[in-house]
Amino acid sequence: MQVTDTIINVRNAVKTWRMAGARIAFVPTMGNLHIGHLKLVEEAQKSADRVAVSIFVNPTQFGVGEDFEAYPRTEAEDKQKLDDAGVDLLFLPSVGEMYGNDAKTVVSVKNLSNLHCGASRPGHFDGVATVVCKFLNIVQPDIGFLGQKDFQQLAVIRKMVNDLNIPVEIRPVETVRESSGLALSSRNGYLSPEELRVAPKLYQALCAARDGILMGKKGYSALEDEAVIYLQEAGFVPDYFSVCRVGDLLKADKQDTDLVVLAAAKLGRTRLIDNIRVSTAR
Ligand SMILES: Nc1ncnc2c1ncn2[C@@H]1O[C@H](COP(=O)(O)OP(=O)(O)OP(=O)(O)O)[C@@H](O)[C@H]1O
Ligand SMILES: CC(C)(CO)[C@@H](O)C(=O)[O-]
Ligand code: BAL
Repeated sequence: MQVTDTIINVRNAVKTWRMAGARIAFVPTMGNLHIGHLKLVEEAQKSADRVAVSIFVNPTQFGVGEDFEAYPRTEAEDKQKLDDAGVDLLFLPSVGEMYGNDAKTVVSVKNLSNLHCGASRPGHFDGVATVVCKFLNIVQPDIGFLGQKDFQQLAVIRKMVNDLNIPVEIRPVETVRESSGLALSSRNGYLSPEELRVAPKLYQALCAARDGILMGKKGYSALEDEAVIYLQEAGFVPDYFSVCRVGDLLKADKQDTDLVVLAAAKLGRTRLIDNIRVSTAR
């Protein structure tokens, strides 16, 4: 595996692959890799001849008081995992390499970026869209792989790619879970043993909401309220729990058939997110 921290080296590697006619896939990450990330790599390898991965804890997507400094950085272990997985190129840029010292341009996907996680983390999705746009311009992959665990992020990136005519196909990858149902996430590492016992209840609340939708007995806001109470009683501080339309992530009503239930909740100092898709089409 080639490892580099410079944009020029990435461009040169990609140019060589292109000249050989290779199809190129890209997987952006913030490191502290787990099996969820490796699933993205595996899917990328199935669809491309060459796979590039980035590890970059992007400061512009963290708000004041969030965990940018504390975010787990495990470079040596991550490199080993990616090498073992047969990744071709690892890009590990510094903040200076990505942003220089005078960056003035921000990519902002309006409306979508202010809902849900964007409402609690102002500016977060501008940081995500900007850095992903930059990575796509640096690597110029044929396909980019993103996890469905970060469902709103996936929607923001897809909208950006479409609106800005970026020539890349974005492929979603299903959420990898513990046997308890807990979605794998680097931030699970912040949880205490007691919190780890409670954390799967977030997914259980999503499953209960899905079952409630499919049974069709209650309105969506009643299901949302029940989930919030269930999570509070379990020890979470819920941020949002919302039955949405997949297309624009706005609140769903009974006519909508392609739904996603989105949730975020704090457990101690850890903010967890998860979601579940539901189709009510007959
Ligand atoms: N459990 C998972 N299953 C599938 N993909 C995942 C999973 N967790 C993260 N990903 C995807 O991996 C990519 C990189 O995510 P990131 O490095 O932020 O990991 P993370 O575990 O989500 O970290 P965090 O705890 O900060 O949210 C994203 O596209 C994300 O959706
Ligand atoms: C897409 C991403 C790598 C951008 O920094 C990050 O938000 C993540 O890891 O999900
Ligand atoms: N996986 C999402 C990145 C973030 O929370 O900043």
